[in-house]
Amino acid sequence: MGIVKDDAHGLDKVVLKTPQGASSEVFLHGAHVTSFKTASGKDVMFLSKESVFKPPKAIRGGVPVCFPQFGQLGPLGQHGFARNTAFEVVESSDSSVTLLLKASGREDERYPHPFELRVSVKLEDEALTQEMTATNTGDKPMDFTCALHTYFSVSSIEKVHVEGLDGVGYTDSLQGGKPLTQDGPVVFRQEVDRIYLATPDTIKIVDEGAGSCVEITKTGFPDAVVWNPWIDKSKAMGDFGDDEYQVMLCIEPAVAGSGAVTLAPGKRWTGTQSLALSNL
Ligand SMILES: O=P(O)(O)OC[C@H]1O[C@@H](O)[C@H](O)[C@@H](O)[C@@H]1O
Repeated sequence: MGIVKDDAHGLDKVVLKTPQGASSEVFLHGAHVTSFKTASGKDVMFLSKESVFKPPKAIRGGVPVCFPQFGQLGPLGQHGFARNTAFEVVESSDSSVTLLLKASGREDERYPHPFELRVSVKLEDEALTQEMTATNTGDKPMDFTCALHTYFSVSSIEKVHVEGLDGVGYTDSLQGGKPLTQDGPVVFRQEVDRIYLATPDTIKIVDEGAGSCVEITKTGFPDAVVWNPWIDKSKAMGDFGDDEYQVMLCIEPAVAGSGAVTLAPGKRWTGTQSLALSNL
């Protein structure tokens, strides 16, 4: 199944490649994508230099899979337990992999639901697609919220803006969930932690400093979280460099502020995100 041990951390991962030279790494711990390098040589994802690769702690950067809870929107620990759990590889090729978490319902007494969570990753020369499918394998309805908590690498946070959210309502997590409406592009001059509700399915990160643009296309996820920890929160996070807020940005397709998904027994839910890089 193409599983190798990571030299630096000793954890299992799968390395994806395309014939033209794009590459991506996916750790079995959390079904966690930690890098996406395009064939044209650009590193799209941010991975903290301070990340701790010690399960069950989540990796800091790349794409943590938040499931079955986003943030604090429920009784579980922050962002649910999928990102802290080992997945198994069920299918792989040179440029794609599918990982599976079979939960018995005994992982956490606060979430007594058996489920299967499948995460697949497909690499192309200038694009990466992730699909997340949750199936309720129990006999009771199951509620969940979730996100593909994607950390993007940026040249310099003040040279970046986010397009596609103008006029969209959001709740500001830094003001106790106060409802507000976005006016113009999103820019970063201070800490930002917002849940944009029922957003368009295409959002763009325009990086004037790098002369590039990442287009995020999502399906199934109604919401999008936008986060940059800025100075104080960066210092407070033990697995994040004090200055790293300057070179990262999270845009997270999510089921969050618009309400949980309720899955009847035997039913399935799917969400996807595709990241495509282009020059400005
Ligand atoms: O430190 P964690 O658990 O990985 O969370 C990081 C951030 O994740 C974001 O999704 C949240 O909106 C933030 O509030 C949070 O700080």
